[in-house]
Amino acid sequence: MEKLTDSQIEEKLASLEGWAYGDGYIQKSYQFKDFKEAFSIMVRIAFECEAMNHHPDWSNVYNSLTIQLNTHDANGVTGKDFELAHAIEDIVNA
Ligand SMILES: C[C@H](O)[C@H](O)[C@H]1CNC2=NC(N)=NC(=O)C2=N1
Repeated sequence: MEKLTDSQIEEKLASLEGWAYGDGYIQKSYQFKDFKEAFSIMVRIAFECEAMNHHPDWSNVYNSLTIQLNTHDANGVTGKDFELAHAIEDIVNA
């Protein structure tokens, strides 16, 4: 998939609440009630990533989850990262 330009990225970010662009990734941090809630969301996200064959750089500390998305093959952010970001939002907000 084609690497998006900075202005294409900014345009697409308009429909993703709390997501920002930096360091070559689109990224967002989430806070949950506790570790159990964070990790159960991570499991749901992981299944979606497998289904899409697209995977996040992420880190979890207790109840917090930071997710960074880019496309290794394209060496930048692509439409696939936005597709996954929207899927993550749907899971978190379900
Ligand atoms: C071989 C396999 O298709 C690739 O490594 C996939 C898997 N998951 C991926 N995830 C992400 N974020 N970027 C990729 O380029 C990518 N490629």
